Amino acid sequence: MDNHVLVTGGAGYIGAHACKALRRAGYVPVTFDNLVTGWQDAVKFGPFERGDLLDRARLDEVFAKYTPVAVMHFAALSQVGESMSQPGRYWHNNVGGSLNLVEAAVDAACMNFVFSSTCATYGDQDNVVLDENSAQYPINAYGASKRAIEDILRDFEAAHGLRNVIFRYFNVAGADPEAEVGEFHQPETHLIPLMLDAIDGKRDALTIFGTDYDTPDGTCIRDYVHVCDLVDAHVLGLKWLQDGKGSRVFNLGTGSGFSVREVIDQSRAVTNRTVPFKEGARRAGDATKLVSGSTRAVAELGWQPDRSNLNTMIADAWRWHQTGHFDK
Ligand SMILES: NC(=O)c1ccc[n+]([C@@H]2O[C@H](COP(=O)([O-])OP(=O)(O)OC[C@H]3O[C@@H](n4cnc5c(N)ncnc54)[C@H](O)[C@@H]3O)[C@@H](O)[C@H]2O)c1
Ligand SMILES: O=c1ccn([C@@H]2O[C@H](COP(=O)(O)OP(=O)(O)O[C@H]3O[C@H](CO)[C@H](O)[C@H](O)[C@H]3O)[C@@H](O)[C@H]2O)c(=O)[nH]1
Repeated sequence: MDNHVLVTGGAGYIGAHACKALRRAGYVPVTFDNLVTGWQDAVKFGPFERGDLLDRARLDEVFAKYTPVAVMHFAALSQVGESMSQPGRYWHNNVGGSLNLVEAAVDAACMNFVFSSTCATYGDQDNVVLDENSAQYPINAYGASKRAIEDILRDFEAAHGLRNVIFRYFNVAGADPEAEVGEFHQPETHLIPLMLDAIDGKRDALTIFGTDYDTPDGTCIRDYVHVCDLVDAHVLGLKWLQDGKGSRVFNLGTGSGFSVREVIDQSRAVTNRTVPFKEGARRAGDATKLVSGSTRAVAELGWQPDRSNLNTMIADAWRWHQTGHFDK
């Protein structure tokens, strides 16, 4: 077979959706994951190779076994709050692990690399339109680790010709509409799944982290993108590289921002249930407003984020929430 794609983090939320999209597009996704936050049950669309990015010998073994045409690199620790209290873990795992991975890819002559970066690399820039040329001033260790990996990729392209597509995600939400896979983080820190848990009594009331931000209703604003649209962009990014096009950075967001209170209101409308919530203090590391100001992915990749409206994202997340879960 010549169409294997090595998917690091394929047992996690976004990686599992990417595996489904890759399979549908005719690739064979090979999940490489140590299950630190992922789930073996989520690996449904191709082979599973358990391993840690920090284990270079294990990476070499897997590259040799499959000779993948590309790497899609999702594996990371990704909790903003935790990165503020345990920065060392983030630098070791995310940066150290990614460095091992790019070295292994180059040594295996696997020269197409698609990377999960984040709008957290932009930091908290009020009143600045965030496009791919915006300055990157991360305000938390998670964002800093992702910016460092972007730098590694630029150096490896210059020195070794490892071509890359870097996607800077805004807030990923929703689930596979067929509910084969979905969001299942333990512990969960993301707004929408926590809200759905509060709605059906699986946990206490949602706490709004800060109501004194400089926004119309005082709560933080985010740009939510449907996970299925997001992974479709990755397949387009892979084809971009396979077509011989050059390395490129793409924001993945819709350009529309919603406040925490607006997400609560929409969840009430979608589920037809009360959302129990209380107002609390700000969370360390949170930016006031993160909204994409770019249409590059639409213009250049032909990306069509059709499911990325708040109503569909919450409805798909709610369907998964009521039926799905994973085990190790
Ligand atoms: N969820 C979001 O809103 C969001 C936003 C921006 C960027 N991202 C990025 O997208 C990627 C995927 O996020 P997610 O929400 O699916 O997270 P997730 O925690 O569900 O998935 C990450 C996966 O990586 C694996 N992993 C972590 N470290 C590893 C290591 N050293 N070796 C092998 N496997 C390892 C975990 O076990 C897990 O399965 C991450 O890189 C994250 O930074 C996510
Ligand atoms: O219980 C909660 C959880 C979240 N929020 C708020 O809801 C918004 C969204 O929070 P999430 O935790 O769902 O998402 P983040 O914006 O913190 O994080 C996401 O975007 C980041 C970029 O800032 C990273 O990329 C990260 O991986 C990704 O999950 C934030 O204003 C947050 O303060 C609450 O009010 N209460």
